[in-house]
Amino acid sequence: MNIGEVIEKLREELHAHNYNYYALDNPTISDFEFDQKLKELERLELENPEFYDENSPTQRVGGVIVKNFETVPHRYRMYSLDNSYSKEDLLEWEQRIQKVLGDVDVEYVCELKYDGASISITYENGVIKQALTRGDGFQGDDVTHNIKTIKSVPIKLKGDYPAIFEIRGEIVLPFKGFEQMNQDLIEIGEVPYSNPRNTASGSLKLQDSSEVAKRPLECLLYNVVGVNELMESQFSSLEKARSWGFKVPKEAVLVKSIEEVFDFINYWDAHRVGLPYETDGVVVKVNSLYQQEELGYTSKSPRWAMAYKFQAEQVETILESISYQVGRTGAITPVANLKAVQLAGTVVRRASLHNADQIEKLDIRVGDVVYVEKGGEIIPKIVGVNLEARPEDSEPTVYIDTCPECGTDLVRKEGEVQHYCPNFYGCAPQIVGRIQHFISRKAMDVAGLGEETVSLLYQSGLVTTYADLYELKKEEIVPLERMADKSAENLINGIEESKKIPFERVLYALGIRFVGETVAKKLAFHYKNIDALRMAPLEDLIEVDEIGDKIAQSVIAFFENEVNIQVIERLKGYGVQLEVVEKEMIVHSNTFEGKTVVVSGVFTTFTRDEIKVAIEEHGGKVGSSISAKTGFVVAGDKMGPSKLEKAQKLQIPILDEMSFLKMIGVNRD
Ligand SMILES: NC(=O)c1ccc[n+]([C@@H]2O[C@H](COP(=O)([O-])OP(=O)(O)OC[C@H]3O[C@@H](n4cnc5c(N)ncnc54)[C@H](O)[C@@H]3O)[C@@H](O)[C@H]2O)c1
Ligand SMILES: [Zn+2]
Repeated sequence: MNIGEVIEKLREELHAHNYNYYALDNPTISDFEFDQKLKELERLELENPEFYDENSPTQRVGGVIVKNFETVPHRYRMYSLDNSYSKEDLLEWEQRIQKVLGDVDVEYVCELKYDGASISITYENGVIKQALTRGDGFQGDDVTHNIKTIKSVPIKLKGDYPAIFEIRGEIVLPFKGFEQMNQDLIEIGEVPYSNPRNTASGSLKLQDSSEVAKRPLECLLYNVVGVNELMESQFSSLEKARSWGFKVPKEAVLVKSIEEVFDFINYWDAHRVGLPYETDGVVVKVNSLYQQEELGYTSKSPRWAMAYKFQAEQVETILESISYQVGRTGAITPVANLKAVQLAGTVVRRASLHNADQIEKLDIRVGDVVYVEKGGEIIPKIVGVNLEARPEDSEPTVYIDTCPECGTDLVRKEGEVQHYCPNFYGCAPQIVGRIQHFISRKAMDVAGLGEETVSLLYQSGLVTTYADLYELKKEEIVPLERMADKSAENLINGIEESKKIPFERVLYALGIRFVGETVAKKLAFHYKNIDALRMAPLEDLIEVDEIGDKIAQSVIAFFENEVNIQVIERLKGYGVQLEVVEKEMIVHSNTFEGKTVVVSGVFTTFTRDEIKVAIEEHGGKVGSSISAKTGFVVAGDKMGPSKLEKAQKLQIPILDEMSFLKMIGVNRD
């Protein structure tokens, strides 16, 4: 593999983990491993800048948008956090901060890092207005109805709250409530939930708010947004939010040095087991909002905050059996079934084993006493075997050589770690997985059709390819389990609507191996229609920007397959978009087109965030730091001296508030 392929492979792997984590609430590797892989990708991208991709997991918040909720753009972007597992990392972070801010005193707020699902809630005139999930950071799901059922979310505020603002925090499930829920499930013979974080996140995605209301969720808040001018520091904003009636954790402290940050970390590393909620670390934030502004953001996280993650906890238990799961692409994942054991506050029954190599490397055998570890992660992993406790009659694990779902002989390609079931068209989880991918949000985005319904449709023999969706009739669907007249109608309408989805997304939806969203776009715009793409020879394909040998081979293999061709011909017949429709672009104002604009300082008529929104509405891009590429600087009061100097040195035009407003045609006296 060349370096470009290594990078692409790592990206795909991380995209898949993000999906498992955020969409399915079912991660298959530990957070620690995920973070290691992400750091590795970051390093490779830094060393090979020619492979930069704005869609890389290093550049984007990992969340997803869930179907069945209204998608709403965030007024202010929601970011992730940089994280570290060592105190050295924190010291380096402090140095980076001091370098930007100059030789000034920096105060920090230390907060606990709660493990749940992030939420952003808007209040207008003291009344809850809207609650959005983080989604991909730019837009989220409107889960207002669900959030309103949570008792610790105030419906009406008290005190001197601002007329309009957003507040952000974490929806968590306290251990006690979680255990009660599981107790109830066990009593009715159901499978208990695996941990509080997944359950909290999954709860927000429930369609039925009355179900959400039954769950003992809580909302912890830690960030007021959109009213910078009323606040001067993170710590004081926490106090204010508390006075308005929000549940703001009391553990947060204000400290004056990084040494005191370490004291906080040490204390909570030892005492967090006593907390009512799951925590996976500490978040350290620069206290002054003015300094925060100076530090700004990377494409993914604030430079003024850093998460410090706690180290993992370990226990011993018995490996009772190994089972094997088959994914959409046919990839086989082994799973360890463990004797139930308490670990970091939750009951652990399963652990991931990744692949045959991993099992062989650790010589993991059924009946072994294994060490299981759980850090910030959800699915724990086996990190070793207690060989002294190994039973005498123990036998080495023989990895399966046929598919557990369809019995086909498995294959393992040169250089790949995973085994695959090659029975593409006959293996149930692959068939269902492909259709689920086809209807997913970034693909055909079929409203009214979810993953479970796809399984149901398959089991009832109604669909075996995604083309079959377009033949579905209402009468066929209504008799299905949990289907009503209305939902069947919605499903049919959703499928009909999907015929408007543009070609590049249809191409992605087809599920050609290695053809992700970006590659699908490149191919769609290059070839303009499916027939041209289908006819393209290898030499031609690899000429397309970003298309390498591996992707080209996979495209060719896809179109060489008769079944695929038939399916595509059918899609064409139903009116699915299989060619690019050129449309005219509507531009509201192009005042800042092609320009990156940096905002700094304090403003009087607009908040800083409103100015940033306005820049984008007028065609510009908001930049976080001044460079030779900066088009304008919009400067309010108290612009940082280092920024000012830099802008002057590079001769970048500086706009004051009034001139900026004039440029975008706003008169505000
Ligand atoms: N295991 C997997 O497959 C997998 C996949 C994707 C992500 N992950 C894990 O998820 C994490 C990345 O997710 P992320 O982008 O949400 O980042 P993150 O969870 O590390 O940090 C950002 C989030 O922390 C939360 N948070 C909790 N307390 C906070 C506080 N006091 N102040 C500010 N924010 C606070 C917020 O919701 C915020 O969105 C990583 O730890 C990663 O390992 C794991
Ligand atoms: Zn199979």
